[in-house]
Amino acid sequence: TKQLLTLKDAYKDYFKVGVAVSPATLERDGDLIREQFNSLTAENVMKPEEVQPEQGTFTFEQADGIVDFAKENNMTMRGHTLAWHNQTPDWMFKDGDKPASRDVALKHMKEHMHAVMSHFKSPFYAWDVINEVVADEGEDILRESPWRTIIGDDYVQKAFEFARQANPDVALYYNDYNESHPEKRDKIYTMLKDLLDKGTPIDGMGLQAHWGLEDPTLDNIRAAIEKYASLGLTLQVTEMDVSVFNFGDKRTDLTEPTEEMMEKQAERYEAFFSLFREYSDHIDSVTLWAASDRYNWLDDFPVRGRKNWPMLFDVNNQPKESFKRVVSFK
Ligand SMILES: Oc1ccccc1CN[C@@H]1C=C[C@@H](O)[C@H](O)[C@H]1O
Repeated sequence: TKQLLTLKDAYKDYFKVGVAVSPATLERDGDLIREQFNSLTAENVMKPEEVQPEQGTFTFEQADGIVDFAKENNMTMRGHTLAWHNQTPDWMFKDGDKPASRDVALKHMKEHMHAVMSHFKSPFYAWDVINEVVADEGEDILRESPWRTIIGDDYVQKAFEFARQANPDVALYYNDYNESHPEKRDKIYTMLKDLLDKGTPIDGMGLQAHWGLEDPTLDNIRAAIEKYASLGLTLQVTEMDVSVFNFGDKRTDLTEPTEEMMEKQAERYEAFFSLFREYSDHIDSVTLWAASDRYNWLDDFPVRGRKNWPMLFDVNNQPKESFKRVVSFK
């Protein structure tokens, strides 16, 4: 059979192809990861609670292992994530045992960013400065979060200013999910435009791309890419997976995906990467949120313990039809 190109080779003229990893998946799936990808993201171990669980206590060891793997295999890294309302330790919102004031919360955010960004320099090309600040529902653009409540609505602008001060040489990204749904897309756009009009140092928009077999439509993805790119931002697809279950489908009866699911998924991946190639002037990297179906976060979300099969390689790290469609293009 015709030898299939690897992801990184097939896309070397278009964009970097990355994968989210943990120390465990590097241990287990390292061969597949070094063969197929040229960019890494730490799925969890660079999140605020993982790197500074207590104020002044920095636990970088697990993340350093991922950075070492990247350096040993000539790979680049995107950092995830400097600020977020999830997986963030409570002390950041406190002043001792009292609630933090605006200034104390800003100090905690700034010090965290400076500590993390001075520890992780090479081979980072981008950082998610802040994750998921836009509300999914309601009139407000910003979701409720401790950062917003304590600091106020300018906390997003402050986050990017702190990050730029900490490292002027890395691309600063805003990252969000449901980014292609028109309503949320327009809120994200409005927020980014407002920040850019105020001179906020933002370089890129991260489309998490937690997509499915039906949603979002290709038209909505195209519209989102065009809308974000129209701000002069570079785009990255940051957390891509294609769930075999629609978001509201909580079925738990399957022990393996149906053939119909796998064919539909292959069609979707083929169409998504065709669109990415079309917009490759605007897209700097495409990162998959796991290496293979052996493990991915959707095995526990939105239904805990329910197996999913969202990736390009199967539970035995073998290429799926989805992979073949992605690397076989003219
Ligand atoms: O798709 C969603 C739906 C609701 C809330 C969050 C998300 C996505 N949230 C992402 C997913 C997994 C985490 O590991 C990432 O850090 C996070 O950015």
